[in-house]
Amino acid sequence: MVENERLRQEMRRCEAELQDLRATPAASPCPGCEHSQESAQLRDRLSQLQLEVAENKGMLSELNLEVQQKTDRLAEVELRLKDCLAEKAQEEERLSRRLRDSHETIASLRAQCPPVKYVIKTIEVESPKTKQALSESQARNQHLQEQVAMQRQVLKEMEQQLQSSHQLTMQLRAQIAMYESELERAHGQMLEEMQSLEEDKNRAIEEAFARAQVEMKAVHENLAGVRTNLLTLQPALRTLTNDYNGLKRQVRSFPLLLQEALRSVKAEIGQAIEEVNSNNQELLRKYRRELQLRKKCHNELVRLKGNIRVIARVRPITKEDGEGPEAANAVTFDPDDDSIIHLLHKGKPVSFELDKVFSPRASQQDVFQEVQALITSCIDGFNVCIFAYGQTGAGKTYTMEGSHENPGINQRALQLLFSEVQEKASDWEYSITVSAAEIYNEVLRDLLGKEPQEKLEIRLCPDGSGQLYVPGLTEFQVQSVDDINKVWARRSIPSSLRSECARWSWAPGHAGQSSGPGRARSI
Ligand SMILES: Nc1ncnc2c1ncn2[C@@H]1O[C@H](COP(=O)(O)OP(=O)(O)OP(=O)(O)O)[C@@H](O)[C@H]1O
Repeated sequence: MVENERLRQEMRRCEAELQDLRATPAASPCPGCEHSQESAQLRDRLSQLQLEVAENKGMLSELNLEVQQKTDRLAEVELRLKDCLAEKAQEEERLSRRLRDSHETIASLRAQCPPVKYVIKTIEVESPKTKQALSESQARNQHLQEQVAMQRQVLKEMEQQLQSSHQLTMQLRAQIAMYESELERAHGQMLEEMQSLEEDKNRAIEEAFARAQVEMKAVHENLAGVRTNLLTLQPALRTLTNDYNGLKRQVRSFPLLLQEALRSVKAEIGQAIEEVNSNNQELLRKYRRELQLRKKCHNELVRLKGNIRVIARVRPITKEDGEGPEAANAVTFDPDDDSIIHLLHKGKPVSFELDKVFSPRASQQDVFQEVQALITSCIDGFNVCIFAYGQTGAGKTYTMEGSHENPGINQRALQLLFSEVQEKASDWEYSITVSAAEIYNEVLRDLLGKEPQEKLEIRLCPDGSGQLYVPGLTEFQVQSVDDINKVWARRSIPSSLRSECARWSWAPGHAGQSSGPGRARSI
């Protein structure tokens, strides 16, 4: 019990220390730092230890309850034993009293009845008086004999009663002995149980105590580390506090500074806006002048190069052209003038002067470079049409469409168009639409429409601009070259139509170009 008390005191001390430790990390002056995390871990560990202590406490209280119950049961049994002993003492007292009474009664009876002596005398009755005395004596004798028999009977009964009392006493004694042995056994069992419970309790307390000690040691070590860290952190904290105070002062004066800065910034911004506005005005003026210049240049270009420019491209000789010098000399060029082409027509030389002549060595890029300026004109709002014309196998498809690896004018023009639009996207909004129409034998058809066989009409724009338009012509809004290619891929245009008479046209906000029927590729 003394040991238990000591362990309890030790436990209480541990708990008090745990409480102290729990209170200590809350005063951490540097939240969010590494030591705070360590403190938080320690706090967690402490709460775990507290949980364990609470569990052990629960176990201890359970054991105490059990011991209490056993003690109560023992007290009850002792009480019952005491009652039995008192009962037994009373019964013994009563029996001994009765025995004493019986002895006294017997003694008094013995004292009352002197031994009767029978004296037989032969008396001669001589007189009636004597006879009467004799009969009285006989009656008295008779009465005394009856009394003796009765007393004997009583004595016998008393003896029987005494015997039964003895037997009862023996039985009671045996019962008491049995009770006593049972009580002793219960007491022994109780003591054993109490001892084992005491041992269990002691063991649990010792284990909990040992665990708590180990944990406490670790906590102490950690706490020592934290304290050391706190000590080292204190100078840093002081510096931080100073900084914080400085910052607080700055923050207090910040609204004033901010207002001042805002005022000056507003003034600067106002000035900058004014400058930008004047710059914008200047730029707008320059732009308009530039636009005029560009138009003028275009007009000049058109004037110089002609509104309609004809360019010849001679493809390399193929098997179909035949072999030998005749095939090789069918077309010749002027090395000094790239606008002259010489042909042999029925054996006679014929010369043509065009805007430009490309030899078979000219690449797709060379050809495109020649018409590239027209794409810029198109973006600037001029209507432009490029188409290829020539006999079968002359190279129209090759020049206009080309291959995937080596694209022709169409794809290059579209790529240039979109890249130019992309460049100007910050200042301009462009809307590019694609439509395709075919004029064949004076009949106009929508190649991208749902009903390609439906006949359409060409009309003059009602705005008086002199532009032509085709009411009901299907248009697709596109954002990239891929979109245009997808439009072509999606539509069910007969390949013959697509290869013979496809026309693509675009302009910001305009659609619809036309050309005459024939073997042509146009854009
Ligand atoms: N400049 C060139 N360089 C190399 N090959 C060329 C050139 N021009 C045309 N060809 C080749 O000549 C052949 C005929 O060209 P293409 O199909 O473009 O003729 P086309 O005028 O479109 O014919 P058609 O009117 O019959 O469709 C093709 O195999 C093509 O690759």
